[in-house]
Amino acid sequence: MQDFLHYLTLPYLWQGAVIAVELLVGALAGGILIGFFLALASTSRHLWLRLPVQAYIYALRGTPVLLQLILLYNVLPQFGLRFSPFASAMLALMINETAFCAEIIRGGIVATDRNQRMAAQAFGFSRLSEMVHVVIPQALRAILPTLGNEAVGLLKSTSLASVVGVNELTMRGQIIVSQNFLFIPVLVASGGIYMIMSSALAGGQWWLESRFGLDHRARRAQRRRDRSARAEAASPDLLPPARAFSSTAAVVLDIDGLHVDYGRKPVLKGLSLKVRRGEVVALLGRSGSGKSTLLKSILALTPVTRGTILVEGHPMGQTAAGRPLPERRLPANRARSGVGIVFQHFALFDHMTALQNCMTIPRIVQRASAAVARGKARRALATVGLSAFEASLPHELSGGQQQRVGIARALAGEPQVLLFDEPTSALDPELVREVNQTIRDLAHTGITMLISTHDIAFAATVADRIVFLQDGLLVEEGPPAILEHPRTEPFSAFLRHELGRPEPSAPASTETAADAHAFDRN
Ligand SMILES: Nc1ncnc2c1ncn2[C@@H]1O[C@H](COP(=O)(O)OP(=O)(O)OP(=O)(O)O)[C@@H](O)[C@H]1O
Repeated sequence: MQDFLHYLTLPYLWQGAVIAVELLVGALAGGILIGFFLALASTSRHLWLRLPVQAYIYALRGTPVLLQLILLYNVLPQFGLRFSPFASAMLALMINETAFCAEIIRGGIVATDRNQRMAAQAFGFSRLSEMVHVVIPQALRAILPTLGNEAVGLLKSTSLASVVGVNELTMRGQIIVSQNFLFIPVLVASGGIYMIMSSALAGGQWWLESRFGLDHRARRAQRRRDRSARAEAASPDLLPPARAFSSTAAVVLDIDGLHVDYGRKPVLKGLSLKVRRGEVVALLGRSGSGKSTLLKSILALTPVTRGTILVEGHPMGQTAAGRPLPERRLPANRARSGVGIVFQHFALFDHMTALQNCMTIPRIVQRASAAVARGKARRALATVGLSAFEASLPHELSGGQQQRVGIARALAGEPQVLLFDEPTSALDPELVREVNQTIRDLAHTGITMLISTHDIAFAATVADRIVFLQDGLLVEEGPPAILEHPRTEPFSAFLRHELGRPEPSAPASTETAADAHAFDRN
């Protein structure tokens, strides 16, 4: 025991441990940094970039690090590159790490929520902003446990550096043993030092995991909530004061001859639609009729095959000459459009509080100061009646509240046109009412809205105009009265289907009129 304690505290061994730590830190830092870019390249859409990177990762993961180390140490001098044993070992370990870190980081990026990424793109986040504010914070949560494991594995691999003569911990242990033959106390003491170092790594991993975990964020949010209880309540003065729609108002959204194909499948087939300032249009149609595709096209989230979309004369996803915009110019195009969107599955950024979610568009896209963005976000939250929840994380809110935060987030960007993609279809029936009421309240303020919905009773009470899509075409449109008197058989059949009514024995219009009177106008 005394021998063991003697060697456990021996400065000679601890100096070797410091060398191991230096190798670890250098190799891991380089591995993470280069691995990050390799991970981005390995998920690229460009084959010429993806393939060589994947081949590099495949080769490094498939060969022992010891072999790579010996190869590098002996091959580089033949090209005139002479490194010290320490630098060679660090380089070899780092090159090996780049492959493993790239795969770990790629796994984290792939695991990020697609809806949140789509929301960021829809709002006009640049690729960099999307990475920094949405992808990396989420990916970190997935990456950290595996990266912690990788760091411990790498610490042990530093002992391989002894084969090229680096005088690190394992080698120093062997040197002592070769002199005094006290195998057990020396090697157990070396093992103890490795364990102390890996325990420190595990502690660091635990700290980082809790730092970036949602529980920690929730606790921080709780503290902020306590402070914000004293903050002055914002007044909901973000919206136009009164209902402003008139049938002669200027056209804000002008869609002309829109064709959208997914591969070879045509989804929108020459759809035209004009929406006037202050108008509320409800989009109805069976599942698969193209409602969501239409809304995504308006935000240039889906490539348009033919046709044009103008928002206040601003072409979406196209140059002024009508050519598709290159992808790198789409974020600015979306940011300029003044179109806001509310998604079916909320797509709130789950690591941000309600207030932070609402600040994203003013702060990140419109580049307002933090104070201005906070003011807009607070007023938007007040508009949807959620001021008291500004410090709550999405997972601490009910589905209905989450969707109202989604609405507030869109409002904080002060949109010209607000799109709703089936805003209540992911909600339990008892939560639908509160969200519908919020949208109805907004409809009365004069904001221009295009709402895709399956809720006919809601459409009847919220919309100035009903638009019915079928199979990618606009089949029928008109005031809400057409819900009672559909003119076309497809619309009539759709209404019967949605209202769960039997096939008519009398003419279609008579039957549907009776149904319409029976709407539960919730
Ligand atoms: N990314 C995609 N790739 C291929 N096909 C797609 C894609 N997105 C949608 N589609 C197809 O396009 C058609 C229209 O889909 P869309 O989501 O626009 O319909 P929808 O009317 O919004 O339906 P729902 O009411 O169920 O949301 C469907 O046939 C769907 O399968």
